[in-house]
Amino acid sequence: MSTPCPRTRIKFCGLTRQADIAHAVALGVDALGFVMWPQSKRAISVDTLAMLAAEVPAFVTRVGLFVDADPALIEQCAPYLDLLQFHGSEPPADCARYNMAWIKALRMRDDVDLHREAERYRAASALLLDAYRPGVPGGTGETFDWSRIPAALAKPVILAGGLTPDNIGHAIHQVAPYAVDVSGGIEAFPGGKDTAKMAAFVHQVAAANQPR
Ligand SMILES: O=C(O)c1ccccc1NCC(=O)[C@H](O)[C@H](O)COP(=O)(O)O
Repeated sequence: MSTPCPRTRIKFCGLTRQADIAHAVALGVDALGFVMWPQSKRAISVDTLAMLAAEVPAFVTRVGLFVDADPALIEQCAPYLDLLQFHGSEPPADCARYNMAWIKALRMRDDVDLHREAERYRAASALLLDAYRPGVPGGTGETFDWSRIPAALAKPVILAGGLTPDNIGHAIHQVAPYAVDVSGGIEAFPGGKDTAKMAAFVHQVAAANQPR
């Protein structure tokens, strides 16, 4: 029996509504991201996180997104999360202090050294590579030059930044990431996911995972 092609895992990010969670779960999405950075148009409160997290069934990962957050906020959110995602300048020790699995977002500045960062954040479960826009820690809706990603990094790569149903197939064929992460590309408006775009994105990932 031939070895099955590895399946690209999918994270939908910036969830704010129960209906969007139900649709994502029905589509088989692997992880759901909740933005806890107050300046984001997709930000939710801890109370909303608690409510939304209760809607997420087993085997779907609940990811909390933080940007140089007060540890008290992370401690408040932790009971409702399975994974922490750090988008600021958090040193590894600060990421690891919560005794939870975590991933580190690396924004693709021109001078980023991915091998050095992968070594620095070697305790992370994965590295999320995202577009870089000064002053905007995430959710830019912009892609970056995927050819800048080394063929082999010391950590699983989650590709993010400007992904859409129209470009995700090309991204998977070019990068072969462990997982992909999308927010703006499946939205009708910030924080409001579009069911047709969500379904199209998942369909295009599945198509890209088919043997060629
Ligand atoms: O989504 C946000 O508004 C956001 C704000 C601050 C930090 C992180 C944020 N999102 C984190 C993500 O993982 C996004 O999915 C990722 O940046 C890709 O966003 P997009 O380019 O809109 O697909």
